[in-house]
Amino acid sequence: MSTTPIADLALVSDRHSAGLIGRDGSAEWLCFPRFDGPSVFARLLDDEAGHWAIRPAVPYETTRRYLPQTMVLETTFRTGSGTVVLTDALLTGPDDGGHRLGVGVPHLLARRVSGVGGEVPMEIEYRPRPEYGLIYPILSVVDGGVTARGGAEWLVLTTPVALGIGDCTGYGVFTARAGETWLFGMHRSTLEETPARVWDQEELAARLDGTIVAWQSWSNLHQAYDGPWRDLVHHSGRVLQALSFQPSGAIVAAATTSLPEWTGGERNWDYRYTWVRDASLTIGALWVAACPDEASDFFAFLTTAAPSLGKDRALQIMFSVRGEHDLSERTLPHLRGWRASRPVRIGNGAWNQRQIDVYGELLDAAVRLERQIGDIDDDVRRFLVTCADTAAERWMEKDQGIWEIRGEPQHFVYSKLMCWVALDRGIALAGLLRAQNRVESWRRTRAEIRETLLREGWNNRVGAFTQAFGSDELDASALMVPIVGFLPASDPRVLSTIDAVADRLTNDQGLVYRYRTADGIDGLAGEEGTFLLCSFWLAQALAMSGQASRARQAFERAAAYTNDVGLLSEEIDPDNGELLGNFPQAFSHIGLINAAWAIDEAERTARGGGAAGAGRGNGEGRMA
Ligand SMILES: OC[C@H]1O[C@H](O[C@H]2O[C@H](CO)[C@@H](O)[C@H](O)[C@H]2O)[C@H](O)[C@@H](O)[C@@H]1O
Repeated sequence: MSTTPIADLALVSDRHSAGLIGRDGSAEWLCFPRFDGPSVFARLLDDEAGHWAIRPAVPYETTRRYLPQTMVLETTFRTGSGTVVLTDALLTGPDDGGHRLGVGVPHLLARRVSGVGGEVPMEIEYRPRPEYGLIYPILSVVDGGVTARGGAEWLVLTTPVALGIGDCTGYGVFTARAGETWLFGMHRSTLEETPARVWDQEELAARLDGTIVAWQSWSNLHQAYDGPWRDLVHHSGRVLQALSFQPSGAIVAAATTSLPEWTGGERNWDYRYTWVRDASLTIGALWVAACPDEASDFFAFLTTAAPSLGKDRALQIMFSVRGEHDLSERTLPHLRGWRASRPVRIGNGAWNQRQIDVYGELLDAAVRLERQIGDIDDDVRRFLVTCADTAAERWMEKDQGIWEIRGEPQHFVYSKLMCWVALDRGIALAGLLRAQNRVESWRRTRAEIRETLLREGWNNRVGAFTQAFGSDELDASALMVPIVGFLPASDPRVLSTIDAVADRLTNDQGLVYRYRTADGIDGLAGEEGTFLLCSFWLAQALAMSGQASRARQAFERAAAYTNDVGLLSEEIDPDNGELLGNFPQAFSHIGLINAAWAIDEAERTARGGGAAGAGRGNGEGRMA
C-alpha cells in the first residue's frame, strides 16, 4: 500500500505531461504523453504500479528546492560519507526567450546525479509499469541503456550505469564521487512517432541546462508581481504554467488522479482535465497582462473545444486537454489506492453535469484579459456572446453547482451569482463583443438575478448568504459575493457572511471547509478535509473588507501548508494537518495568488498609497 505523504512529492512538467518525485529520489508518478495519458509510474496509487528511484544506498538526509525561477527540482542527499545532488526535469523544448515554453518537447524525464562532496554509494531501481501498472514490460539491455517493450509505449532508458534486469526491473549501483556527474533519461514514444532512443551524456546535459534557461526566460518575461509573499506568488504562477498544456492552451485542475479528499474514503477523482471554471480562474489569476500568448491560446482552446455549446446551448463544463468531450468515468480495480483510498478512478463523471456558473467565470476571465484578447476573432466573439445569452436564458435552472455535487440539482447561490457575473461582464465587454444590441436585455436579466439573489440567497436566520435558495447550510463560495463585485465588501450582509464562515465553517486551526459534508448533502459518503481555495477566499474577502490584519492571519494559516517546495494540494486533513486531495492543485495556487494580491491592495490603500492596479479589468495586471 502506498504510504508516501503527499507533501513529500514535487512536480516536474514539460507543459504536456507531469511527474511527481519523492524526497527519496523516486519518480512515483508520471504520465505520457500528456497529463491524462496512462501512467508509466504510479506507485503513488499502488506499490506495484511502477517507480524509478535513484538514491543513496546508505542512510541520508534530504533537502530540496526548485532551481531559482524554474520547475526544475534539485534534491540534495547528505550521507555520512559525502553529498550528492539529484536534478530532475521533464525536458522542455529549446529556449525561445520565454514566449512558448514547451514547444518541441522530447517527452523525456532527465535526471542528473552530481557528486558534490566525498563519496556516496548509490542505487538505482527502474520499474516502468505502463498503463497504470497493468503492463510488466520486457526490459532489454542495449548499448548505453535499457529498452522497455510492452503495450503502446516504447520506453528507452539512457543510463551511464550498467543495469542488471530481473522481475521486469532494472537494478544498478555506482559510487558518486565529488566532481563527477551522471545523466539518466527516460525517453518515450509510440509506434507512430520518431522512436525513442538512447541519448548521449553531453546531449542530455545540454537539454537539461536548456530546460533551466527556458523556465528562467519564461519567469523573467512574465513575472512582475512585487507585493507580499512575492516568491510564493511567483512560484504559484509557475505551478499554474506547469499545469497548462502547451499545444492547446488548456489547463488541468491538478497533475494526479484519485489522491483522496479523505484518507480511506471514496472521494477520489481524476483532475487531469480542463474545467472551464478552474481554467478560467487560473488564467484570471495569472492575469496575463504580459502574457498574451497563454490568454489567447486558452480562449482559442475553448472555441475549438466547445464550438456549438452543445445541442441545448449549454457549455460542457470540462474537456480533455485536447478538447475531447466524453470523459466517462471508470475505476481501476487493480490499484489499491493511496493509503487504501478506493476506488481509483480515471475519467470524471462530472463531464456531463449541468453547472451554470461556468459562463460567469469565463466572461470574468475575458474582462480581466480584455487587452490581451482585444483582437478577438469572430468565433471567440460569438462564443462569448452565446455564453452571456445562455446565462440569461438558464439562470433560473437548478444545477450541480461549483462543487459538482452528485446528489439532486439545486438552486445554488454561487451558480446564480456567476450568472449575474456573466451578464455584468458581458455588458462591460459589449463593445468588444459587438453586442450593444443585447445590452438592454442583459441589464434587465442582471437586475432580475440580483433581486432574486438578495431575496432568496440571503438568509436572515443564518445571517449569511447560504448554499442554496431556502437552505440553512453555509457554503464558503458565498465569499465570492464581494470578490466578484456583486455587493461591496463593506455591506453588512457581506461582513456578516464573512464572519459566519470564519466562525462556523472552520476547524480548530481556522481553515475553511467548503461546506459541511454531514447528512450526505453532496450525494457522497464520508467526510473530507478543509478546502484550501476556500481558506484563501476568506483571506481575500477579509482584505477587501478592509480587515487587512485578519486577512494576513488567514493567508498565513493556509499558506503554512505549502510543502518544502512550495506546493499545495486541494485539502488539508483537519486531524493531522496532512495534505489531502489531488496535487498540486490549480485551485489552491489560484487562491494563494488572488489573496496575496488582495492583501497587497488593502495594505497599500490603508497606507494611503492607492491600489497598484490589481482591480478587475484595468489591463495593468501584474503577472504572478
Ligand atoms: O465533490 C464532488 C466532486 O469533486 C470533484 O470536483 C472538484 O474538483 C473540480 C476540479 O478542481 C472543481 O472544479 C470542483 O469545483 C470541485 O468540487 C470531482 O471532479 C467531481 O467529479 C465530483 O463530483
